[in-house]
Amino acid sequence: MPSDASPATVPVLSVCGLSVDYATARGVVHALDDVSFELASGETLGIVGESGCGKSTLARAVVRLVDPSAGTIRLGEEDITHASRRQLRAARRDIQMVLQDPAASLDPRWTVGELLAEPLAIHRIGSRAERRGRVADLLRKVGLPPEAAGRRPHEFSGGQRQRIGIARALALEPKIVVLDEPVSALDVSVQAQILNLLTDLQRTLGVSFLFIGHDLSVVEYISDRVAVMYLGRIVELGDRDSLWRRPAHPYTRALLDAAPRIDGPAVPTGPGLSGDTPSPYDLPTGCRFHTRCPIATELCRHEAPATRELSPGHLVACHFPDTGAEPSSSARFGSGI
Ligand SMILES: Nc1ncnc2c1ncn2[C@@H]1O[C@H](COP(=O)(O)OP(=O)(O)OP(=O)(O)O)[C@@H](O)[C@H]1O
Repeated sequence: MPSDASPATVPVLSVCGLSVDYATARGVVHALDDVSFELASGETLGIVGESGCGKSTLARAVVRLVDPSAGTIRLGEEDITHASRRQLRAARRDIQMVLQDPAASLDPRWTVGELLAEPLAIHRIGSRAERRGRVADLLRKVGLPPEAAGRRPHEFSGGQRQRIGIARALALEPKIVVLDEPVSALDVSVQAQILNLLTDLQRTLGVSFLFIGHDLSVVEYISDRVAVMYLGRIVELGDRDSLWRRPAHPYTRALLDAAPRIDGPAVPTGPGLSGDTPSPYDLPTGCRFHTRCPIATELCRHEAPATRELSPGHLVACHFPDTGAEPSSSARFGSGI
């Protein structure tokens, strides 16, 4: 029987106390502050929050495109927080990223076949002929015909380009794919196709996803667990169903209240969020949400709440978490945040 320390129980990604600062002409932006979570093999962790809360910074930090100012990032048991370029190149086999429009950042003179074969060539995988076979296989996996290999990304629609981006991310058979708003630029019907493709790929390949999104209905659909971020911090983290049924943090509740329900009225069901997000250059003292929180007290204005576990796996950073909300089984569908 495997012990607790067996490889099967080691998360594929462990982020502990991660902080990222940006030095700008106006001052320092603390874009991420003491963020911790784990990602298990084959699961999807969704990350939600308003614009500017640090979602993309988190995505870029875990693939080490930005340097953390504190904390640790582990891929399995390997600490990559301060990995050298060479070590990072090896780590790229395990962790890959998909952007909103990956093709936009790729050389338009390259064919799709060349773009998909490139990661294999960099990592010296297979002969030329074998790589051609791998490219055809990748295209098939993402639902594109083999002829797509000879065309260039701009010849494809947005949804097809996203399929190409996903195929490129999967070329090295990574354990983790970080998806940064992968369907935000697509029409709703195309979004559904891409989300279904991702869930199918996860089922067949066992890959883990860190899924960044701002549309709650999309994140709800794809995620096993969800982390809610506010101004650089995770304020609530838990399994998707309990979070949607019984949000404990007033910010999570406000986000969910602001999103219309699939089976309910077409308008938002609750008061949602009032007030503007504070400036990242001048963060509120105490709990960062207190300036917009309907239940804030003096304590919240002065003391940052510690993160505590309300029930197994359900974490919240609030002095007064709601533990008594009535459960509701209705799904929500909506405009997002
Ligand atoms: N390169 C940078 N230099 C300076 N500040 C930055 C940089 N990138 C992001 N920021 C700031 O860091 C904070 C977090 O930004 P980030 O893009 O990670 O948030 P986000 O939640 O992904 O937002 P969005 O949904 O709008 O992309 C914001 O205040 C942003 O202005």
